[in-house]
Amino acid sequence: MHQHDKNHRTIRKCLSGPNFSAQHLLHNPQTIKRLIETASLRPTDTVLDIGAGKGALTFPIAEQAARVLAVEADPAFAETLRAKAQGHPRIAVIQGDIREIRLPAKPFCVVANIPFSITTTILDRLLGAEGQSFRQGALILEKGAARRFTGSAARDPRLLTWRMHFTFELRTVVPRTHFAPPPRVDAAIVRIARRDCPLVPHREGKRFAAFARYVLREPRAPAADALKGIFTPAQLRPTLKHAKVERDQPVASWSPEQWAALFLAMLRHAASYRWPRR
Ligand SMILES: C[S@@+](CC[C@H](N)C(=O)[O-])C[C@H]1O[C@@H](n2cnc3c(N)ncnc32)[C@H](O)[C@@H]1O
Repeated sequence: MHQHDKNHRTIRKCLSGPNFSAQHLLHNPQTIKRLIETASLRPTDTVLDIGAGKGALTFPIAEQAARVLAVEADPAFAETLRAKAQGHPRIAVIQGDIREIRLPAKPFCVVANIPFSITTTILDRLLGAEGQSFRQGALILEKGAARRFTGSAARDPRLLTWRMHFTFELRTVVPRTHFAPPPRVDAAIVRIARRDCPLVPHREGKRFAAFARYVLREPRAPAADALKGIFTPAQLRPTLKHAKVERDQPVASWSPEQWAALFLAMLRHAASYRWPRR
């Protein structure tokens, strides 16, 4: 390999490697208790502790679950945690990057105070096409991100696609002083749970994402305008009525159930050449 290519690869690896500047360790016992309670663990559960640090969550989780997989990228923290976990048969410490390690194939839960800088990447792994085994969990997110993920307005097609399969609930705000060192902003506990019945079938995930991207081009557009490229005028009136969406209701205000009803109506009634493709 040319020297130039080698250097380039090394630089790229450094830029995309784990970021240890955000090691905000939880030290408030009430918040730790609240986070774990929010996950409603069962004694048979396997739990992923993402970014386990020195184990502030790992050990209390192990008291309530069958198995804890503590993933930590920082070799020094992982070493400390491995030493502390000796003699705890329910805890497995995995030193590695959560973006790269293989997720459990069997159903699992998550309880984690994640590195905020890779929130979307982590959620995409848990909730996206690959995340068939994630059941439910409680995560600490940056407060702004928590509001975005749990708010009623949906402007992000990816988040909307996740909402077809999962519910998101902001449970409580966590003051920044509950971490050491404190982050710049407050955080929040968010509960995420897989819906018993997904609003759209899994196999339609890509098609739904294309529909959401197309319709969300103009989040403030009235429903009738946003959908006129997909449904004929004769189809549109009964479709909106069935989905309980007003003609002038802005796209960004539709509920997950309304999105699902409109998408399923598209599959059933609209000519397939009019379905958004990408
Ligand atoms: C906010 S701290 C939480 C630590 C611990 N769970 C606690 O609550 O005290 C996030 C942790 O994630 C680790 N981390 C950062 N990037 C990571 C990655 N890509 N994969 C796994 N762990 C990562 C950091 O080293 C840090 O220990």
